[in-house]
Amino acid sequence: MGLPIWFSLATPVLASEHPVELSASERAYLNAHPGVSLCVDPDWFPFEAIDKHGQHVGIAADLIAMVAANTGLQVRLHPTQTWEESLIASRAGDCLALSFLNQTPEREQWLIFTEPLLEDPNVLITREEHPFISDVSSLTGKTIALPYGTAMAEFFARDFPHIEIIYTDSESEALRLVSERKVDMTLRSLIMAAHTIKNEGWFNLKVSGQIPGYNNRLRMGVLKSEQTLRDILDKGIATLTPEQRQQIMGRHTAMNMVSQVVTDYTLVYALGGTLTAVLATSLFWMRRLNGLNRQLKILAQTDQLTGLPNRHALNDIFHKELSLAQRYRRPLAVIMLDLDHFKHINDEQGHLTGDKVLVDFSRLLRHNLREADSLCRWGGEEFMLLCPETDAGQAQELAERLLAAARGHAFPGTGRVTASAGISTATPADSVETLVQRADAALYQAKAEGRDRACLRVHDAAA
Ligand SMILES: Nc1nc2c(ncn2[C@@H]2O[C@H](COP(=O)(O)OP(=O)(O)OP(=O)(O)O)[C@@H](O)[C@H]2O)c(=O)[nH]1
Repeated sequence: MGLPIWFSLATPVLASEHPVELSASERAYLNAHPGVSLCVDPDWFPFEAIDKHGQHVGIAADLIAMVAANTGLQVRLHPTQTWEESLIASRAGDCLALSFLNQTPEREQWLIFTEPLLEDPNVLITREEHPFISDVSSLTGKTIALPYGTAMAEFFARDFPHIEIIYTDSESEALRLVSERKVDMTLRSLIMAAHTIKNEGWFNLKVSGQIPGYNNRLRMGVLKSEQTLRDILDKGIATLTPEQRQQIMGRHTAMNMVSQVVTDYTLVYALGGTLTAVLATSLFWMRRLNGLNRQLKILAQTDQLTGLPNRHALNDIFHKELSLAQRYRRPLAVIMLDLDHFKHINDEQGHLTGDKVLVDFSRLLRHNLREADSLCRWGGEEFMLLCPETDAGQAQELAERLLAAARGHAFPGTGRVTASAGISTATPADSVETLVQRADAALYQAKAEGRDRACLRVHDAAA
């Protein structure tokens, strides 16, 4: 465990729009506690995490910072390595509050809870070929992976003793076990599932069902002795509007779309009763789940910031286009684009301006493409363009046009921004990897030659 770190509450979204009225005893509490120690889950992004600078980040961090701004509370992060360690620190009284957790009988032994900061449903995740699950009690003999020490693991062990639980150290480990056929399923929030599937590329997974009542109601937990602190937090939480919650979730995930789907989805349970209703429910349920899986796939393959397909999404198209080009001996070009000195923009104008430049640049690229071209955000400030039926000369022309569009565009907040491009064209011997490697090498050359230019590598000198 490291030293406690104070974290900043001064981000734009935290403007204190709803300062709360505190009682005299609550004000006295704040004066007596100039830094309320907070334990968090260091590895649960996008809900929350501790980043490499030791800052509490994610949805919970923003929500709590907003509550703090509205109440005048000062929060001091008590850093830990794992969630388990945070629970132990909380039990030992080393931190007065826990950030973002479900209320469970076990936790009620030493904690009292605030109203929820956020509500979020859990869904059963299986591999693609698994049938939809309408009744969990029919799953005797199946295995489920659940992260150790979580409320859902506690509830599941109590409610479904006939299903074997394989405990894992982390959320992503649970999904990995499902993807690798080591267990049958796991139970996760849809948002977390989308986030991890996207990051890890586990596209053989799907949402197979939902257990009624298994929603995360994510609250703050406060030591039983700190009733006044809980009351202050509740006053702050009451000021959070649905729009502010959406805004915060939207910053870390594509939650807007999901929360809407999930709200509808719970209607499934309002049906039922007679056999006919049950049958109708199953059909409705399967359609709903299919819809959810489509949403999950879209979420997992879309870059949140720019709305472009991400690297995983392009990968499938890439393999298909390359094999078509090779089979029919048609030209295929790849253009890798990278903003120049983007780090300076972030450092000098701030991350938000950097984000706006990325969004603007992605729009410029989109507007200058042909329909058959596929564009994706490759990562960071890099974009990848796949151009079927395009030879080296045409690709060079297109890249020059894109760079000129960036050069001539007034980016809000920063003015002139340039980009560099690396181009490669497919040969019969290429794999996706070698084609990308050459585009990458060409991009490196464009940077080395002074940036704001496009360089071409038709094939390796060694090939
Ligand atoms: N604002 C913002 N910045 C990002 C994002 N993804 C990556 N970055 C930043 O992009 C910067 C890339 O910096 P470098 O790799 O040094 O590249 P550069 O400054 O563009 O320099 P050259 O490529 O050599 O011209 C880093 O500071 C990253 O933090 C994002 O989504 N938003």
